[in-house]
Amino acid sequence: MELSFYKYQGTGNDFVMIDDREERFDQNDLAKVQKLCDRKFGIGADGLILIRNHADYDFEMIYFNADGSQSMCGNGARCAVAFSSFLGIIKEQTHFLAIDGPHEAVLKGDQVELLMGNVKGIEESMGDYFVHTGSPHHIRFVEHVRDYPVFDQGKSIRYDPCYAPAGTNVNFVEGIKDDEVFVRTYERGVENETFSCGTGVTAAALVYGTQTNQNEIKITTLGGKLSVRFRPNSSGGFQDIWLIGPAEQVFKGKINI
Ligand SMILES: N[C@H](CCC[C@H](N)C(=O)O)C(=O)O
Repeated sequence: MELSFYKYQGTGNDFVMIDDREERFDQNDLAKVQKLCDRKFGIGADGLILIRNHADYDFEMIYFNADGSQSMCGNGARCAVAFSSFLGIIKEQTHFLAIDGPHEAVLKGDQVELLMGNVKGIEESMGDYFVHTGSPHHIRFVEHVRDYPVFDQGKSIRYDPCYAPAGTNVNFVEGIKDDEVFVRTYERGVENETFSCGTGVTAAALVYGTQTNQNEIKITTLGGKLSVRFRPNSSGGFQDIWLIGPAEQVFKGKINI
């Protein structure tokens, strides 16, 4: 079967995007998802996103990590907004559905501003921090993060028994200024470091901003720059959390699969 697809990237986190409003893609065929995301035998991507119609929202995004597992993907959601605008499904504003619930987003040129779900709070974990921002994130502060052994240390924490069986994503964060950090991420479901992780930089920004008393954090990742602004709530959690950054269509293609 010939499949048309588009390739998008959001700060180096890259995705196969499929307009599946006719619901022809079998979302239970995880081997197909894995093949399409395979960087040697398929298109190659950190994840795959289906755009589908939904009675109550402008669209629904169904996200798969490269291994076929599902979770909320912040960079993928930003790319889904840009793709839906390209398809003519939306204009600049949207209200769409993802696995963790409804989201609003605003498209401003090549930047997408995404409203994340509320966050219950920050937990202590293994001497570090844990925050769930639609997907689970372990946050460790380190020095010289550019030289840090992200793959080995990230994999070890991701598979630590304390996170079994679901596991977690792992973010290594270096403070640059009170309102600026550098973040590198080992991603569950990709089982490797990715060039950026939207839900991950959101988690890092919430922890760091709480420590430095800032509610707007600039984030540099290997793949580019993002920013996160948020409001603490009265019960130790966070709301009005906006993840802002670029989303780009890189190419389109057809593949027989
Ligand atoms: N790997 C993550 C999902 C994708 C997160 C990341 N790509 C993002 O931009 O949020 C997980 O399994 O929880």
